[in-house]
Amino acid sequence: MAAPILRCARAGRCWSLGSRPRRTRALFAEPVPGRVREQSSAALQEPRPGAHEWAAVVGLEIHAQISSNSKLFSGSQVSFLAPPNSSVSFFDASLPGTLPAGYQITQQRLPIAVNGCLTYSLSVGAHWSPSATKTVRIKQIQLEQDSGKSLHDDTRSQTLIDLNRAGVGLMEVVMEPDMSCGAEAATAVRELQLILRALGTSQANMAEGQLRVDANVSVHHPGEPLGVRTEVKNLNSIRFLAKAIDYEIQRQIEELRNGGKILNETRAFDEKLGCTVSMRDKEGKQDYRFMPEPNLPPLILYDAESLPTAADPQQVVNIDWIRERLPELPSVTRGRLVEQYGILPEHSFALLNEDGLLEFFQTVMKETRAEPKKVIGWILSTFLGYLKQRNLAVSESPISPSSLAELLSLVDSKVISLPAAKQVFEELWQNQGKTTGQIIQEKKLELLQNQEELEEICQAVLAEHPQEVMAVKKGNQKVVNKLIGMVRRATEGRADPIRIKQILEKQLQ
Ligand SMILES: Nc1ncnc2c1ncn2[C@@H]1O[C@H](COP(=O)(O)OP(=O)(O)OP(=O)(O)O)[C@@H](O)[C@H]1O
Ligand SMILES: [Mg+2]
Ligand SMILES: [Mg+2]
Repeated sequence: MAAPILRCARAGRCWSLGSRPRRTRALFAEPVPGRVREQSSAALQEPRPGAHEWAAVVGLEIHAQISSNSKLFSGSQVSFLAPPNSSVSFFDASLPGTLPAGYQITQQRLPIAVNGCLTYSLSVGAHWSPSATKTVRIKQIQLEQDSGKSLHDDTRSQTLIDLNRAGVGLMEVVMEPDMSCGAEAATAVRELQLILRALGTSQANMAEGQLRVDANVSVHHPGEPLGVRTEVKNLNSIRFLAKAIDYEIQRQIEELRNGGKILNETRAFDEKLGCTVSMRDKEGKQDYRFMPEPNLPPLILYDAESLPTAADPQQVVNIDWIRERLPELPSVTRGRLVEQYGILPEHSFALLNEDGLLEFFQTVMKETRAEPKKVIGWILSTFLGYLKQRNLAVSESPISPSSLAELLSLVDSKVISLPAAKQVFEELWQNQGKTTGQIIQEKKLELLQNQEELEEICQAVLAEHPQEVMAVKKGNQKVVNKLIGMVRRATEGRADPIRIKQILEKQLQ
């Protein structure tokens, strides 16, 4: 499988100042254009009378920055935090002599991989179900160079160019138009992000521009050809991706209902207003004048059968060799979690969906005596709830996995009660530096262990409440709970309710 890399000449598309309309908000220069035949949809512009139903179609193009210390064809460093234009070699800037190159190198015509698919699972409400597993086809994955970035300074009417990213290696993942709403696209991108991270091929951090998504959206009446698509460029958060798509679907439906037309245009998502805005139209076929790059040798991928006998293993790409060494992918990790810990499938999704949560859970599991089901409950409701409420990442948690593990062990061995554990958790969160042991001691949270002492307290409560005792003896079992409550109050919540119940039942016989 030979994949010579092509050069894409981009007439009139270099980063000349002011080449972009002023209202453009996207900071990224445009990626290399590909070709997909648009279906003619003149008929779709006027909805049939009585046709009220609409179907939405979403196809994504995803640009993931390849994990590498250097650019694709130069030794310049790749660093997100580097000051503007500090990671640019003469080659990246196409110096000496001229303006930036005006073309990007891409495998657009002979991509590194074709005809793949990605499986992802949607949760239905709060629950996961196997029927909500969907597949999106991947048309191709091509390697290409990233381009520079222009920053518009509206106050000074200036556009500044930063070439740090020019020449950084990207993989463009082109998906077929198989999705139908923002939630599906968001889940698919999240799954891809997890896969890229597991493979180590991209850090895929959207906030740092290592994963950017272009969302192609169209609407049509079911049973009719697909509608004209618009393309919302450079979405850099999963939440905005879902919002932009759902907004765009509604906008298109309204436009068509009002007798309007959908233009084949590029749009940007305005994060503050929560809507998409037009950037430029793509109407009319552009001739990108693709041409082979004569300076680049073909990239040849082999499998065990095609590998020439004399090949130097260091010099060739052997797919079978790579396949055998693939790390555990997210779907396999989830299956393993369900099997190993007996947790629900939706819990395994929740663990992987929050960065760092799986590692946190696994550390707690290693260090605690508590059962996995108890641990997962604490992690997904209490722990995650605290983080979300305070908008914190797992890595910013003031409670370490070891302290949580210790706390849950104490509940498990009935040293403290569940409500007391919640109190300790709150204290640990607020007063960093205090240990679980200190908090339990200071607040006198340890459960009363002494059987005789507990029996005496229960006896005293029964003696003080003859009416309740009579009621129970007449068969009113509900009153037992009332008595348990009384004993708990008498012990300031330091008695295990199950143990109280056992003692009371014995004494009431
Ligand atoms: N009718 C449609 N509705 C929604 N999405 C569509 C439709 N037709 C095609 N698409 C999606 O549009 C995308 C086309 O991507 P591709 O890279 O092939 O071309 P491009 O958008 O013209 O080029 P560029 O790379 O410059 O953005 C694919 O993700 C495809 O699934
Ligand atoms: Mg594309
Ligand atoms: Mg596109």
